[in-house]
Amino acid sequence: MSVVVPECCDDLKRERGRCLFNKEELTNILDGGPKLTEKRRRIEKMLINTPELFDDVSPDYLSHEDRYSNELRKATQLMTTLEKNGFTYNDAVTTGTGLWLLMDGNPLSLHISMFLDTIKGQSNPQQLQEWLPLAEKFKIIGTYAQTELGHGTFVRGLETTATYDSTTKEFVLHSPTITATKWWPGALGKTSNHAVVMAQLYLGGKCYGPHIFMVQLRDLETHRTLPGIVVGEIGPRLGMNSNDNGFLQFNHHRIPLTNMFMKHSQVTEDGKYVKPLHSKLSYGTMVQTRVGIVYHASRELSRALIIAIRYSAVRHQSEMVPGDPEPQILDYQTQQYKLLPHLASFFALRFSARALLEVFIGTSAGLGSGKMNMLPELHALSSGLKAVATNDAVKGTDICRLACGGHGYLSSSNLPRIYTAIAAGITYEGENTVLFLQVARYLIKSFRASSQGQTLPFSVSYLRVQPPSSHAPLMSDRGLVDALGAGVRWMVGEAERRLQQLVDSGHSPHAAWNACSVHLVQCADAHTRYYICEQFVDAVSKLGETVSSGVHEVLRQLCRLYILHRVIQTAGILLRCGAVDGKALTSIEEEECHLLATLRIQAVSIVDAIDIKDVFLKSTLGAWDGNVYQRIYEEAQKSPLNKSDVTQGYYQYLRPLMKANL
Ligand SMILES: CCCCCCC/C=C/C(=O)SCCNC(=O)CCNC(=O)[C@H](O)C(C)(C)COP(=O)(O)OP(=O)(O)OC[C@H]1O[C@@H](n2cnc3c(N)ncnc32)[C@H](O)[C@@H]1OP(=O)(O)O
Ligand SMILES: Cc1cc2nc3c(=O)[nH]c(=O)nc-3n(C[C@H](O)[C@H](O)[C@H](O)COP(=O)(O)OP(=O)(O)OC[C@H]3O[C@@H](n4cnc5c(N)ncnc54)[C@H](O)[C@@H]3O)c2cc1C
Repeated sequence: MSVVVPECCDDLKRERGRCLFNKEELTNILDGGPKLTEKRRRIEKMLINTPELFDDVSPDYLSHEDRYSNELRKATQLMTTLEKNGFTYNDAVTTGTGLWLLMDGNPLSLHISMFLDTIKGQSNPQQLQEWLPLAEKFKIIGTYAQTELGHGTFVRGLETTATYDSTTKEFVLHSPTITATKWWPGALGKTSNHAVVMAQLYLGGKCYGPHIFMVQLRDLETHRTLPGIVVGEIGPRLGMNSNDNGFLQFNHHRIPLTNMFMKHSQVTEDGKYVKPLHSKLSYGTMVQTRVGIVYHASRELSRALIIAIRYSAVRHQSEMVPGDPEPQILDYQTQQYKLLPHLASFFALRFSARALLEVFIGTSAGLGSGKMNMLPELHALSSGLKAVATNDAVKGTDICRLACGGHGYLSSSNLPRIYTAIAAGITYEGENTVLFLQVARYLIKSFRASSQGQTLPFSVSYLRVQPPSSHAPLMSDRGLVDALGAGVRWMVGEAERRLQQLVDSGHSPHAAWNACSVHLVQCADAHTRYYICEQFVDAVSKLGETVSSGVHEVLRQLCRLYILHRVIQTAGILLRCGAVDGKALTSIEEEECHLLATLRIQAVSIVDAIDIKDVFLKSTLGAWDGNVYQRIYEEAQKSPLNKSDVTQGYYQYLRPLMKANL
């Protein structure tokens, strides 16, 4: 059968011809500088030249077991390729490239992230010396085993016990109930031979709360499970099915005293407990992973945006003016409204991720010299940003799918896989509502501290009871961000008032908290978005001095769109607190529509500048050349159902049905 393939590339050629800025310069900004762009491209080139890293057959057509083995094959190949070429796996993670090749749940990802990070962040010098080289060289392979069947969020509620036996100088690990079964850890089922395990520490009959232990699970030669341990895979999930998320039970399993991570708290040979400087230092790996997730979410969103925006420039549908040629769907204002605010979000998240990383690095350096005072702020910022980034990436990716109509639902568009991968991020590493409530706790504490005349840390300083009045004109970027800040201050003040009122009327503080928790989550979300707006405005204004005017203009427009969109989303609050009036909102709405039309002109060039190659996009809809229909058609030919004209199912089921006398 011959297929007529419409030539689509002209659309993208025309779009690219309208570019008024230096794409390479924007790429460099997104990467964090020309050197990092160059490094990323070197890694990409090396990966592209390694054919074993690519799939001959879509994983969709593989069995559950083959999917896992295939991904493990690619994961191990990736690690050896990086090593041989003088790169680290961290290079592949920080540039995104590694994650995109192993797109459906890499069975080594927990090893190279949370397992290694725990060793680095929670070990004393002897432990570091013993475990780090083994883990870095993959002589031991591990995961992070915290969540149990009965408890994920409430870490203090974990049931796995680690009881010290001073006679043998060992801990006895035990899962006393079915709900104590470790459940979910990535790569736990079949890949890992070790795990860092969060368990309740018991000394002399007293519980000291959750602590982390290094536990060997499998024999290093035979890979068989060790006595006293039951381990397996938990079965199919919504997505990421090539990872072997697992379960784990202990039956009075013994490990040496030296296998408790002892950087922050210690147990002496005679069973004495030495307290850490801060009670939550053992949660450090989670904080670090949340910082990484903000980057990860922004990267996944960017892949979805490249696909949807290129496709929207190639796809023609309907008539805008009766009788005229069918327009590119990107010309519809509603399509621009679906996609461009999310494009602005991607930039906002990228700049905020960078700012958060700096806070993380600063706080970690402080911890090294015993300074704990920045920890609460880091916890609040990383929790809030992880929650907003994953919520927005999931929403944005789904909008991208919807914006591609029926073809967005095709697995070959890659949008479903991007969606399911990032959707997990709402739940893992702290469920988002729970993280927002942690942020809210920090906001209320800060607000109360300010009422008592205390100075507030930088990210919440705008909440002080007597803020300086804004001098920026309302309609400037700064003026609108100040208005958003005034909105958050009003919301937090209102939450505090309601909490106090409930307590004054006889409710316990905890009951009052629960009764206000919907509003408190909204405060946390609004606060985090205010922080993101601030970071975006600051980043663009700082770049203004160093970049060309074309690039600066594009960034300025994206930043403006992000702020206008946020003001419109928050209109109710801003009207209630008097930060804006109806007239201002009307002009903001009009400006947003105008800006959509302006940004539309260069939208394809902007996503081109994100610079993700086709082999990493893995999408029939988003490829550089825009040859969408040919690609969709060719992918469909690979379906096993198309191997024969008449399938077995016909003889087995359909024919008997047709022959039956019903
Ligand atoms: C590239 C990406 C790859 C990613 C792969 C990811 C794979 C997924 C892995 C996982 O999912 S691992 C499991 C992750 N699990 C969680 O994240 C659990 C979430 N729960 C928690 O973090 C905690 O239980 C909690 C919700 C924070 C509560 O903890 P806890 O019950 O111990 O707290 P409280 O006793 O109530 O005290 C609250 C008090 O403590 C402060 N705090 C809490 N956490 C931290 C922290 N990490 N750092 C600093 N401070 C912390 C909190 O602010 C409160 O302070 P005060 O208000 O009392 O001053
Ligand atoms: C794909 C994937 C990979 C994972 N990988 C790992 C891993 O490698 N290692 C690991 O240890 N774990 C892992 N997890 C587990 C993950 O960390 C937990 O699922 C997560 O922390 C949420 O806990 P939970 O499932 O117990 O949900 P729950 O805490 O039971 O949450 C259920 C609902 O209750 C609400 N809720 C809970 N507590 C509160 C509260 N205090 N206030 C208000 N609402 C509340 C939540 O908002 C949510 O709506 C993974 C999970 C997934 C989905």
